[in-house]
Amino acid sequence: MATATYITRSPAVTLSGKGTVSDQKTASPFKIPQFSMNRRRFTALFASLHNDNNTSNGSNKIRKAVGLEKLFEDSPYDAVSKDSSLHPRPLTSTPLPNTISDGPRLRVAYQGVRGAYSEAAAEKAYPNCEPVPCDQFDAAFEAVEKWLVDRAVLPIENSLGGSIHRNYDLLLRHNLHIVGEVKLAVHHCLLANHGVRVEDLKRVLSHPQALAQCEYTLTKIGLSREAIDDTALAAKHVAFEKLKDTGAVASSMAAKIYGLNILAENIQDDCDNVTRFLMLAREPIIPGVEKPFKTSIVFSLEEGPGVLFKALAVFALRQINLTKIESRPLRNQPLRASDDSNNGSKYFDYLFYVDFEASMAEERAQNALRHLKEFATFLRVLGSYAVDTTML
Ligand SMILES: O=C(O)C(=O)C[C@]1(C(=O)O)C=C[C@@H](O)C=C1
Repeated sequence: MATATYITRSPAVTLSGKGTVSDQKTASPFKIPQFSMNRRRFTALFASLHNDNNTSNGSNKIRKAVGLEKLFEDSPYDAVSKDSSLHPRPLTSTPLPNTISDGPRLRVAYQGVRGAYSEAAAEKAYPNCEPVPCDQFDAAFEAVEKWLVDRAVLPIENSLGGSIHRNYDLLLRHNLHIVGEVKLAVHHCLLANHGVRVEDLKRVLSHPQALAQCEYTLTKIGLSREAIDDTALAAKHVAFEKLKDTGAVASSMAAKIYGLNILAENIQDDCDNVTRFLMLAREPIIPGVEKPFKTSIVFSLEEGPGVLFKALAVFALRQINLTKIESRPLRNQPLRASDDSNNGSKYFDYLFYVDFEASMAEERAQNALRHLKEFATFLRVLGSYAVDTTML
């Protein structure tokens, strides 16, 4: 368990004083079934797809002329970036060690206090790690970027409540890579101080996602809801303030940690309540094909009829299954004027986040992204990582 560590967004970051650690290095060149590519080529390919907001019409024409089959030859596609020392250094796709050789345990940032579901997700993702609580999602991203921790594990979507939009936005704002996913079954409990009955409660505190996941049950009991940063913090607040008219929606672990009574178990609106978390690191992993992999990307498109259809077709044409699509406002350019200047209308401008079931080590995935790059105005690969199959 973490010590009294709590990372905040304020400049005064408080840490337990552990040193930084380095990631596992891999031998180069490496081989994976189906094709081989040395580290330089992989790095160039990944880097060129990792953050390309430079797609001009001129270079698109060159790309079309060159053809997709020249993927691994020197071509305008990867020539731009292959010798830059700024490229991310890929890690291995084999499971990462949970301790750094002879050193401290892997330090994993999560949002919340002890007993939050995110802490459980961090422990599931990296067994035997040292979970490091952060007050906000941004603080967890920053902690990884500043080498204060080794990884972050953050929620991205829930089967009942939907997407955690804040983390979609932060994925783009920060430069971390998705290196894995972990799914956690979330069983909410109604907690209160000892001696307090359900009838005594007037309101309930919890994380907005948790409140949304228990919407039906809480309405039935007739409790007013109040949002708080995380479920465990709600439990802590109820316990520390010795509240008699207020309960918390949180885990049984939070009840144990903060000495609360469990008034009701499994109060979520559906017994299949699963939250998917992303594992984030400073460097990407080298994608493999030895197990099911998934790739997450974000892109933007020109405005026009059928453009999104065309973008999604690059996957359909290659039999690549999409598992998620999410659109978010393009914040630095939220509105776009119509091409027809007489018309005077403006469109909302969007970013599209797509998860697809293929590894970046597969040629069909590389080709799909080459194809998409021809007409996307921006494209970034957020990560290619092993699918969490533990809940299938
Ligand atoms: O509040 C917590 O305990 C969290 O870990 C956050 C969070 C979320 O953001 O979705 C994680 C899992 C549950 O879906 C509810 C809340």
